[in-house]
Formats: sequence, C-alpha cells, structure tokens
Amino acid sequence: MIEVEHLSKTYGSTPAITDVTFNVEPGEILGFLGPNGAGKTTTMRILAGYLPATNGSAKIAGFDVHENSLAVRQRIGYLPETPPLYPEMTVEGFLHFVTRIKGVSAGDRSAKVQAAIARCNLQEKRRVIIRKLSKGYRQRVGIAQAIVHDPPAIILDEPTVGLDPRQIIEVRNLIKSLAGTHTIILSTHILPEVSMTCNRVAIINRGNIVATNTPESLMTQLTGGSGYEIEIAGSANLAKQVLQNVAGVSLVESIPTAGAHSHFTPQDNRAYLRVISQPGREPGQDIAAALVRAEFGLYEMRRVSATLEDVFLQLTREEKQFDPEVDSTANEGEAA
Ligand SMILES: Nc1ncnc2c1ncn2[C@@H]1O[C@H](COP(=O)(O)OP(=O)(O)OP(=O)(O)O)[C@@H](O)[C@H]1O
Repeated sequence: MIEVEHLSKTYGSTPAITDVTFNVEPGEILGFLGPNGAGKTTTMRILAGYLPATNGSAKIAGFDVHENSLAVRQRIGYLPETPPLYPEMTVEGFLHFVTRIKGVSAGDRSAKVQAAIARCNLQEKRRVIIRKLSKGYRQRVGIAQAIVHDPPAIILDEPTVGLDPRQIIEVRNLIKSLAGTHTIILSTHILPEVSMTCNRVAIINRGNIVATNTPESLMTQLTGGSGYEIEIAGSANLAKQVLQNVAGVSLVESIPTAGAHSHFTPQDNRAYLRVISQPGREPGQDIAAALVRAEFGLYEMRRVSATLEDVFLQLTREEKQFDPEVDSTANEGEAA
C-alpha cells in the first residue's frame, strides 16, 4: 500500500534523509521511530505530497507522490505535528470543508463527516468552535480531518505529543481501531507508543533506516533477547571500559537508578550497569570473571530480557557496533 524506495532529501547541502526504503502492507500500522532530527517529519511530508524528494520515489496505493500528487492526496490522510485547523470554524463545518477540498462528492460529504465525528468521539463537540477546544479534542479533530475522506492510507506525525496520559490512551485506541481497514504510518520518538500500537517498526537514525521488523523480532535479532543488570563497587566508566571488551557483549550502559523502573536502590560508591548480549551469545560467566579480575566488588548480577528501548539505544547510539548481517536481513524482509 505504501512503497518507499531510495528516498533522499537534501536541504541546501544538509542531507535530511538518505536512501530511505520501506514498505507498509495493507492494514498494517508501521511505527516510524527515531530520535529528534532523524528525518521522520521530512519523510512523512514527502509521502503526504507536501515536500518534493531530492531522489528516489514513493507510491501510495500505486500512485507516485510526485507524479500523481492529486490522486495521492485523495488516498492519504495526513496529520502533521501541528494539526492544520481553522480555529474560527466549528468542528462539523471544518470537516465539511475538508471533504470538499479532498474531492468527496457533495452527496457523500455529510455521511463521511458524521462517520469521522463518531469514530473520533467528537459528537458532543460537533458544533463547538475549534478555538474553544482543549488540546486533546483539537488533536481528535486533527485525526478526524485526516480520515474524513476515508483514505486507505493514513500518516500521523507524533500524534500524542502534548496530550495528557488519558488523552494519549484515547488517541492510541483510536489509531488501533483504524488498523485493518486502513494502512497507517505513525511517526514517534516515544518507544511505548510503538510497542503498544504498531505491528512493525522502522527505526531511522540520522536520515538512514537502520532496521525494519516487528518489535519482537528486532529484540531477538539484535540482542538475542537478553542481557544482564549488574551492581558493583567502583566507577561506572571504568567498568564500562572493561565490559565493552568482553566477547559477546553488545552494549553497556548505566542504569538511571532514580528511574521508576529501576530494580536497584542506589548506594554510595556503587555503579549500576546494564549489559546487552550479542545475538546467540551468553557472556555471563566472562562478564563476572572480567569484573572480578579488574577488582570490582560484584554485589549483584541478574539476567534480564532486552526491551525495545535497548534495541533503539543500540541502533541509534552505537552505530559502529551494528551487525551488518542484521541490517541486511532487515532490508531483505522489506523487499519480500
Ligand atoms: N526546512 C529545513 N531546512 C533545513 N534543514 C532542515 C529543514 N527541515 C528539517 N531540517 C533538518 O533535517 C533533519 C531532519 O529533520 P526532521 O524534522 O525531518 O526530523 P524529525 O525526525 O522529524 O525530528 P523531530 O522529531 O525533532 O521533529 C534535521 O537535521 C533538521 O535540522
């Protein structure tokens, strides 16, 4: 449904995205995940027909975004980071206006507007002026304008930014309810958004796609699904240097002990580390031996399952440690 091939965009002499290739199958929700400045918005805007690519091609439902931009706009719903709303219009009036500019025939407009209002749970606000709506409701109107012409493909750029936790859950549920009948790309830098909402994830870093797969497969392929959490006496930085040289270790990072998910209670002169194994490796014995040899006091070491966060950190921070085989596997999966 969405085919992106070798897409590149350069602003002046600055490359924003380079050779971006991925597909989204009908009915799928693809999470487009990357740190700030990775190139997510640039890619989304090209797909939505708002920005020309420097190189490469993108097709929506078989139509090239550049050559058939009108046909593409009719088949795509786009929610930019800031929803394009007319604040002095009512919700209903605005959605009618959108159906008109999206080329919906006059006889179908009312039914489509009512369907979008119902789907986005906007019945109570249909006659309210957009300016008077809360941010959460405005975001729903933003999604309603993206789906009102019932496009087969929907592109949502950071749809939950700035919402409160309840609104986030509502918007995520709304997005999930659109899957199956719609093909969706959801751009985000929020990891739980991807685990909770998406069937597949494409990770973009510095303008390059560095992996595409299901969240579960990414975890297994890239980390072997496991790692260790370690508590030692001594310097975290020195311990990192030691552990990074242990065979079978892929990534070593400090655990923020103040974090809500930390298992450790911080104590003076202790370091708390997370070590991710390379796929298929079990470096536990060598880790313990290396720490003892380097005269760190080992207080605790336990095996933990890797998370999507580990995968993300590995791919977006430790570029030089990429396994080229994993990268090419991800791309082959896409081409299939
Ligand atoms: N109009 C522009 N002119 C010049 N450079 C730009 C322009 N828009 C984006 N860039 C640069 O292109 C790169 C990709 O930006 P983009 O906005 O696509 O990233 P992003 O992943 O959406 O980031 P964020 O999550 O912060 O919105 C960045 O380095 C950014 O500074």
